[in-house]
Amino acid sequence: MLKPLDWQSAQGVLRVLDQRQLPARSEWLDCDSPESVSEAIHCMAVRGAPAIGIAGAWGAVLAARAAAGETDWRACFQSALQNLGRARPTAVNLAWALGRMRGLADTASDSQALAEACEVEAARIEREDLAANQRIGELGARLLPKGSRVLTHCNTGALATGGHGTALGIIRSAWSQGLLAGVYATETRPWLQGSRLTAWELSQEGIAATLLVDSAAASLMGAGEIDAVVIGADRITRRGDVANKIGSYMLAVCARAHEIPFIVAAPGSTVDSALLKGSDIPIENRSADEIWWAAGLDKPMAGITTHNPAFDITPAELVTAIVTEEGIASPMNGQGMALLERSDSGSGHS
Ligand SMILES: CSC[C@@H](O)[C@@H](O)C(=O)COP(=O)(O)O
Repeated sequence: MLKPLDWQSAQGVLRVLDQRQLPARSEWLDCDSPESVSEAIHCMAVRGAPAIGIAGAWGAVLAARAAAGETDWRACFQSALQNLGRARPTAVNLAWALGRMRGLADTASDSQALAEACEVEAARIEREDLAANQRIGELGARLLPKGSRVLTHCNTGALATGGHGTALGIIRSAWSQGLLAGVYATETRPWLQGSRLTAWELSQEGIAATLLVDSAAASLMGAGEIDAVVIGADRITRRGDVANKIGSYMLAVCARAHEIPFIVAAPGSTVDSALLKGSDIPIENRSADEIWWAAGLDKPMAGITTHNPAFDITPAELVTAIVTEEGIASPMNGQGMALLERSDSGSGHS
């Protein structure tokens, strides 16, 4: 199974499949400190909300090991976790995973016990995410009638998670059940998660798909070629506002204009119940270079400023359904979550 992360306990190394190099090259980075894990998240060698959370958890194991022998090992550990938490701001999965690791320092008797507890917890987080994704895939496939043509955005597959994927997990599950007549992947400007990563994952699995530039989505919908949009999320608020890859909001507006269901898939770790409104979600702004590279320039053109937010907010009013491992919910136009279908085999949490 394709995995973005590979923990090597004996060596004390988190191996990270460098997604900046895909699909041209499969190169692994060896991260042997919390700082190097933080950098791998920041530079997007590992990306995708659940994978960022899992990487953060392994980074915490390295932090616990590094704190061993320090008189104030608890403070060293907490400070390393704080740094890790700053690597990328939008996906709540990072803070969520670090929160689980942070709590272990309260009960650990010494730094050795902390490191051992962290390793068990990080493995659990990774395992739970895979189980959640498989459940999301099964549940979400139920929303797609036979013959559906689905459009997805960014990369939400095995590369972005503990395995299988969220939105792409639904597509995988629906494909294996013979439900899909078409899979469309957007290129996903400016970082090309769609053409570099999603197309690659689909191609590896023999799932027939069509790649399009982001701006071709509206006309494809207008031509009646799309039956559902299925995307992932970096953070979902209590009312169902969704932060996801830039361009998701545009797709949601287009989907509404064409009366196409807009389905969001994410594990429970992506739900931020502390927040009500999407406008409170911090949106990461990325380097201007990411846009100018495509124009063949290595620095911004004189006199031109750039706007390069990595994510946008789709208001709950445009979201038809949210699929988590717990079930399928409707944000009911932002009036509150209604559970449409409860997961019948539990959350997958161990
Ligand atoms: C299962 S991944 C869900 C989201 O994290 C995904 O849709 C997305 O927006 C990823 O953005 P990225 O900037 O590539 O980390």
